[in-house]
Amino acid sequence: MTKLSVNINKIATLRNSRGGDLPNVVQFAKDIQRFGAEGVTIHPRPDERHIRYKDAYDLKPEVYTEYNIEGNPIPKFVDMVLEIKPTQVTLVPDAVDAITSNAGWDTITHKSFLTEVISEFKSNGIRTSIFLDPDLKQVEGAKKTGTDRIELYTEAYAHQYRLGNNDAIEPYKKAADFANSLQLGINAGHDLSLDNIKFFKQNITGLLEVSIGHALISESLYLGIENVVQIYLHRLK
Ligand SMILES: CC(=O)[C@@H](O)[C@H](O)COP(=O)(O)O
Ligand SMILES: NCC(=O)COP(=O)(O)O
Repeated sequence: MTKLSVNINKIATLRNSRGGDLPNVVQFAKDIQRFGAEGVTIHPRPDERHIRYKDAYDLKPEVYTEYNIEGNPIPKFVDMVLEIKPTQVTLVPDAVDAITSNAGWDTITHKSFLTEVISEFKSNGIRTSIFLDPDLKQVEGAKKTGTDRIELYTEAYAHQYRLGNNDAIEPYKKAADFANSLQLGINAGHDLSLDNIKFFKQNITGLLEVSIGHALISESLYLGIENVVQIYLHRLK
């Protein structure tokens, strides 16, 4: 079964745009779970451009599905995650000024750092996942860090699929099959959408979770949030 985790960064973007508390991020997280979401994902960035560190704490008591906090494991982020103890932490090698996540980890170069930080999260009962390009060497390197899961970075797939190049799924199929052989859990995310999710799901064996935000919130402007969640859940069956 593939769980749908809704990334609510864009709700915080809208809230921050007027300096008030509308839409309320915590209320949205409660409602999105009521509509069927099987997880809530946030990505508090150091500049707090959307999700603020306070949001991460405020959400903890209200997320009764799976709570996934994503981010670059800088000391402030690590300390916050250890205090909150979400279901899962997803480590992303984002530069501070990145407009969005744009690369997976180099698990070979950063093996010792990742191994140490992953061990700390796991010893605190937090499931770990690391953001990864669909590269077999990086998958092998991820296994050596002790992470529970990898998150396949799906921007390249989404871009090529939009152009009609279905072959873009091939590296992801190979990476997933290899991850499965190493008993690594498989998540996926970035630019997944109603258009590309079914083909991705059909081709990836053992897909445990997708985290979707930008497209899902954008699609909801036309189709309604409850309806969109239900369509994603149907296409993930
Ligand atoms: C790791 C990942 O793909 C998502 O967290 C994505 O980066 C969303 O971040 P923004 O909402 O800041 O674009
Ligand atoms: N990990 C991916 C995520 O949380 C959402 O990415 P996107 O759907 O906003 O591109």
